[in-house]
Amino acid sequence: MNNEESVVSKHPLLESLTDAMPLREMTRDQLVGLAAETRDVLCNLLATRTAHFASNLGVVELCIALHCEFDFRTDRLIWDTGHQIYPHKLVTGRYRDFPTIRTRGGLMGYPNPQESVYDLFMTGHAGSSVSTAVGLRSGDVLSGNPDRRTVAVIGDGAFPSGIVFEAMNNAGELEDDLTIILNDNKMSICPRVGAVATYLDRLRSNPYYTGLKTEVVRLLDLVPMFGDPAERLLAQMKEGVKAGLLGGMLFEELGIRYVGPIDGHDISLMRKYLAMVREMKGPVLLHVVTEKGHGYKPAAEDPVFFHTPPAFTEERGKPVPTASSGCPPFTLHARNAIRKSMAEDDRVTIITAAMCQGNKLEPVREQFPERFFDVGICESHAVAFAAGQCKTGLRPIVDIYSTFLQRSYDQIFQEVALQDLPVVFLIDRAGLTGPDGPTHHGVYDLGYLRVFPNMVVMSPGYAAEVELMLSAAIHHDHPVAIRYPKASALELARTPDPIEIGRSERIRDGRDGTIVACGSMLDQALAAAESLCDDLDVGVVNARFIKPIDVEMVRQSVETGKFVITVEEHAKMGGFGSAFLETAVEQRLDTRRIHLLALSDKFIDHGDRDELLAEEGLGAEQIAQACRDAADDRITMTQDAKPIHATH
Ligand SMILES: Cc1ncc(C[n+]2csc(CCOP(=O)(O)OP(=O)(O)O)c2C)c(N)n1
Ligand SMILES: CC(=O)[C@@H](O)[C@H](O)COP(=O)(O)O
Ligand SMILES: [Mg+2]
Repeated sequence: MNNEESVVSKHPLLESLTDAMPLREMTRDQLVGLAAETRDVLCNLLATRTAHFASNLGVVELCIALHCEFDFRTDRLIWDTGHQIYPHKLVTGRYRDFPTIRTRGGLMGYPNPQESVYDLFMTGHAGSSVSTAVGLRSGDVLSGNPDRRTVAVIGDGAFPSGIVFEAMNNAGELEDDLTIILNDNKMSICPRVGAVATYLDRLRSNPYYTGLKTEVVRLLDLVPMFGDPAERLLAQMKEGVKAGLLGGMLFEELGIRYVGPIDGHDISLMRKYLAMVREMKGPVLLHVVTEKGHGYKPAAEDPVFFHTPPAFTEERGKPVPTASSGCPPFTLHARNAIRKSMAEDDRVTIITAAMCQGNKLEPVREQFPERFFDVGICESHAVAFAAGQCKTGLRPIVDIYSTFLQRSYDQIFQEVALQDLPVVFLIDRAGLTGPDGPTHHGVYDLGYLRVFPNMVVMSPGYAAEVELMLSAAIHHDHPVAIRYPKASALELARTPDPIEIGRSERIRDGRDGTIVACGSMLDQALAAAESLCDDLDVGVVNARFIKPIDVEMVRQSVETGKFVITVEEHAKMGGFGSAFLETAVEQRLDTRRIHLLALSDKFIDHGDRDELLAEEGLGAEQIAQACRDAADDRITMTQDAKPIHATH
């Protein structure tokens, strides 16, 4: 028996599912068995690769109960963010493909409409579920499909995002039927923060959850699931009264009925509540309490680590991460640089939008609690908040992933760039983020930042530059962005040139041509130049600045040697190569010598970062080949220019 067969035979219920319909016919014991199989699959997956774990363990029962009470082939289900989609994938007929999840060509780690009718939107960013659900409901009503139910499941971490309140504001007015399930596990990636979190804590401690629960269960037991609608309505009204008296006033005042909190690990209980809210008129919020990491003790005890743990195996009941190799990542160097800046200058503050763990900021939070601000999953607010701090003379650093910074575009424009305020943006995960895929690749930031007047945009090519760049940014009286990818930082045996705004660094001379590397691509550029040694003598420039670009470097690179190749881990449109070309045109240089290597104009799938880079022509080998081709082009061009051309 091969491995795959042995895994399959361990999960007979999951294996039997081609869609979620059979769940409706399963007994209580079978559903509990299905939950156990699902958890087993999740645990096995983590032995092979890093993946979202604790969030998925926490929603197993909720997912099963939902598929029992709705038919999401036609009803609408949106999992907010989408990182907790694994049980949903498993029960909707994707069990056999599940071992491929987050690998190139395999299942996505997020909802993907191309995989299944059960997935409606490809998502990975938090907070939009309620808005899309309100829109779906509105559309279904208008297009004559009022029988299709709509459900949004949103976590307590995502819930305080501004857009959720915009959606509830709208839903309360529209009064369309809609079920919002608030999955409250007391956690974002880190422990949740903010006043809404405190409010949810108060709701959890109300007697409806702690004391009266059994009475409510008894009441619900009396409600026939398919019985007399009048009787059901009466019970619903009682529910409404309870909710109004005992909690959820925030929602009730907005016109959204509040029900709960209820135990999110009790499938039967949830089915009853779901059956009830399904029939309620207008928007309803069902507050479900779950435990992040439920069913695997280490994950329940340390949900922060187990949000996206590295691959691990279990030894004597304890998870042991499989060893990782390579140099420390850019993120770590950035964190150390932040710490240093904060120690040296007490005007410096650090702002994160719920990514303390991903940005490795925990030691900063501990060392400087008064200057550390986790504002929750509220990126627009984070940037406007930084602008406010700036006006008072502080020097805030907004430490944020490239893809999530997109949420703050207007605040970068109006509150920061237009006011010319010295906010520093540390843009992490700027590049291909690997297995997270298209929702998380950070490949547009150069395009959306370099267009703003006043903005300086730079990118370190190697580890030692990170601290120097941050220091230069903090001492610059205008907005500055520093971008770096989710990757090991190259360690070069050289003392970096001092950082001068708008000045690049030549790392290697070469007569035949030049590779101008933007940020992280320096690694691949140097490897390419090295590999070409026998054929071509290629120089390498570390561009450092995307804006202002080093004009003299552009001129020199184009005028010496046969070709210039720019390389960047960013979309070609609007990126570094475009900036280089714009400058070359302005300088009236021979642009035929310039070749741009960058990401193509498509959404790039999930997969291993190196694998994706190579596919996009950005691996060392592909860059070397591009140099050879460019050198040949030059020869062809010269021949074409000769009279022989005229004979054709
Ligand atoms: C706009 C945006 N910002 C940040 C993130 C990163 N992120 C992904 S999941 C998550 C925590 C979400 O917490 P919650 O919604 O409560 O889900 P849980 O993991 O607790 O189930 C964060 C901060 C994101 N996906 N999207
Ligand atoms: C769902 C989500 O947005 C985060 O969990 C993200 O996947 C984290 O990415 P890193 O693993 O790169 O921190
Ligand atoms: Mg949560």
